Amino acid sequence: MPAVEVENLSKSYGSKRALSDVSFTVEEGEIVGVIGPNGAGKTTLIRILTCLLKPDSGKVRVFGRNPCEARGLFVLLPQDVKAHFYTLTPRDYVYHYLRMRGAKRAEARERAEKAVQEFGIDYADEPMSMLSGGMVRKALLAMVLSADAKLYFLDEPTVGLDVENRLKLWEVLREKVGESTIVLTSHYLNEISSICDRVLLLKGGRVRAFGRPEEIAREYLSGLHSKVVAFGEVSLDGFLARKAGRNTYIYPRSKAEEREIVEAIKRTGVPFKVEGLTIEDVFIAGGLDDGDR
Ligand SMILES: Nc1ncnc2c1ncn2[C@@H]1O[C@H](COP(=O)(O)OP(=O)(O)OP(=O)(O)O)[C@@H](O)[C@H]1O
Repeated sequence: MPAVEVENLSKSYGSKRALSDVSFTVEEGEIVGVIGPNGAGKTTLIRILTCLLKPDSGKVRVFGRNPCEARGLFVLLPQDVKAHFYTLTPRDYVYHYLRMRGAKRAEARERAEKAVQEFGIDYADEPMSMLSGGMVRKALLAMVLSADAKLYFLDEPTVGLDVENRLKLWEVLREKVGESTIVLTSHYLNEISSICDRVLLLKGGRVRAFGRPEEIAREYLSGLHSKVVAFGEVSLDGFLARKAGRNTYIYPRSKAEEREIVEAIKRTGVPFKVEGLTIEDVFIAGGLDDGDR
């Protein structure tokens, strides 16, 4: 039985369409990443899957049940989770969370210790009020992931985490997967694709692609050869180019085009480098920005 089944799911807020005809399944034991730009519908989807929001139409099943009936089987890290009890410490948070979930005192103490160790929380006994936003976020993640649930929904788990802690989180998630199923949302497209078995690309409330990251990249970027990143403004006629802050990304369609682009940029004196394509380029160059797929 799939862990999550979604068929033709739609949801609007008043006249605003947040999700349109979304369908996908998550098999038990896999990590699925829901990715997409701001306003794509990621949080709306997670809220529906976790019984916080009712869909307008469509079928949603979590382990074969309505999400509200499956509440005991999953845990959620919401996007806007906060630590409200400022005098409690990270260790207290994990401990009381486990106690609320039915663990006995000794077991909760032991698992809380394991959770703080696993995440390298060396501030486990300091009150939450003394911690930075990222430190609190990491403590709450450790709390949620200590649950030993069959299914985890993590909405933007990496928000506020520095690169080292993001990598730590990916490591912890990869260890959990197999016995647990994980559905997470993130803006870090490249990182998410490196840990997820499959990704769901959402844009404007619609599924633009669903599958293994490398297959999606191959399908959507099949006409492109590589990416030339110019560290400055460069305008070259006849090539697929996108501005990215101060940089310009130029997408050659062949090795010959790449050589042509490199020669042209050398003449401008702007520094540059040639890179391989990543799933991020699906959004930047692969036709998902035009809203017509
Ligand atoms: N409570 C609400 N009332 C009205 N519109 C809403 C509400 N919540 C979300 N929306 C709209 O629904 C769409 C999808 O929002 P959602 O929060 O699901 O996107 P998201 O992909 O999670 O975005 P982000 O990456 O910015 O968190 C957006 O256009 C948003 O403006």
